[in-house]
Amino acid sequence: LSRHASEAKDCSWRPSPLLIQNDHLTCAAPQPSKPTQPTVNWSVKTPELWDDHGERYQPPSSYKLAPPWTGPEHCFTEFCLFSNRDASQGMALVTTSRNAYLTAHYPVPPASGVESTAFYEEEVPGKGIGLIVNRTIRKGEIIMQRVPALLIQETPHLDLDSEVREQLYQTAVDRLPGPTRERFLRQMGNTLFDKVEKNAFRMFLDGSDHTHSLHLGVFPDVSRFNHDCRPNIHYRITNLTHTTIAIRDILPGEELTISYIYPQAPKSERQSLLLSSWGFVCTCKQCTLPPSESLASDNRIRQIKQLEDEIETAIMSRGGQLKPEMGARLIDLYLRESLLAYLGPTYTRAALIYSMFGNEYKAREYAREAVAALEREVGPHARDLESMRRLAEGDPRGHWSWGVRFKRLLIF
Ligand SMILES: C[S@@+](CC[C@H](N)C(=O)[O-])C[C@H]1O[C@@H](n2cnc3c(N)ncnc32)[C@H](O)[C@@H]1O
Repeated sequence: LSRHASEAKDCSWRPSPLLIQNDHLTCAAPQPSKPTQPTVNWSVKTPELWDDHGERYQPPSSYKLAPPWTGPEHCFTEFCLFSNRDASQGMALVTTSRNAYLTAHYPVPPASGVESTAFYEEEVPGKGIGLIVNRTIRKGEIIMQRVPALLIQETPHLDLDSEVREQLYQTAVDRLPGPTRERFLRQMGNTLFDKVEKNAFRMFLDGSDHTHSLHLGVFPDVSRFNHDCRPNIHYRITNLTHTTIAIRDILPGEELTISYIYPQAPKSERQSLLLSSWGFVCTCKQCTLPPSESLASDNRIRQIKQLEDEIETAIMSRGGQLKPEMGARLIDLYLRESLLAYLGPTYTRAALIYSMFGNEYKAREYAREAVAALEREVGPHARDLESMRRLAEGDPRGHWSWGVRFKRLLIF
C-alpha cells in the first residue's frame, strides 16, 4: 500500500483510494509531461484517398466534421485524432476521416441505466475490482447504456510504433473531459495500450466486417464487469451504444458479470482462450464444477452443437429429418446449461419448427418467449422480432412457416 501511495504522489491526475490499493491500477500509465518520452513530430496530413479494399474514399472535404467535433489532428497516414468533449461523457477517436464522419452521425444518447447506488465497486479476490449489487436487480433491467470514451480503429492499434501509439493515445485521453479521463486512467492496465487491450470491446462501425470497420471501443464504466462463463448480465452493442442488461434476477451481494467469450465451448477451450487473451485462469462456478458435472456440462455443449447442426441440415434439406421435439430439446439443453444470453435464436428456432409442424399451442408459446429474449439480447431492432410477434399474437396459420414441412413434402 505504501509503495503505491508513494508512486501516487507522482501522478499528474489524482488517484482514488481504490486505485492506490490495487496492484494493477497505479499511475504507471505514461503521463504527458514526462521529459523522458521521445517527442513525436505530429503532422496533419490529408487522409488517403483509398481505403484498404481499394475503394475510393470521398474527398476528405466531404467528411468535414461540424463543431463541437475537432480534428483531424495528429495524423499518421490516414489515421487521425478526432474528439468531442460534448458527446455524452466525451469521446475521442483514432480512425480515418470517413469513420470519424460516420461516428459523428450516429446517435449519442446520454449515459443511462439503473441508479448509481444499485451497485458499488469492490475488490474481488483474484479478479481486481468488480461490481457488487446493492438491491435486487430484475431480469430485463438495463444496468448501463454508454457510448465509448475512446474508439480506435484496430489497424493503427496493431500497426503503429509503440511509442508513437502511446503518445497518440495519451493525447486522445487528454482530449476527454476531466472525470471521464480519470475513469479511463483508473481502468486495469499499466500502459494506455494495455488498458485498451484489457478493456476494449470490438465494434464494427459500419456494420461490415472489413478491417476499415473494425474498431476497439473503450467504455470506462463498463470496464468494471468481470468475466463469468455463466454471467448474469448480457451486453449488446448497437451503433455506438453499449447496453448491459440483466438476464436473470440478481440478488444483493452478487457480483455483476458478463462473458468475455462465446460461452458455448467446453471448459478446456474457454479456459485456454481466457488465459491467452486476458491472462487469467477462470475460477467461475462453471469452471470449478466437480469433474463428473464438468464432464456432463461439456457433453451438453457438444449436444447443443450437434443438434443445432442437425436442425440446420434438416431445414436446408427441406425438412427431411426435422422432428418437432428437436426445438424443445434444444431449449432444454440451453436452460440446463444456464446459457441465458442466447435464448432468443433458440426460442425462435423452436417456435418455427413447431409452426412448420402445425402445432399452434407450442408455436405460440415459444414465439412469446422468443420475443422477450430477442428484445433483451438483441434489442428492439432484432431481425426476427416482428416475425415472432406475428406468430405469438397473430393468426399462426398466416405465418410463412405454418405447415411448411407438409406443403414441401406434398411438392416432393
Ligand atoms: C475489463 S477488466 C475487469 C475489471 C478489473 N477487474 C478491474 O479491476 O478493473 C478485465 C481484467 O479483469 C480481470 N478479470 C476479469 N474477470 C476475471 C475473472 N473471472 N477471474 C480473474 N480475473 C478476472 C483480468 O485481469 C482481466 O484482464
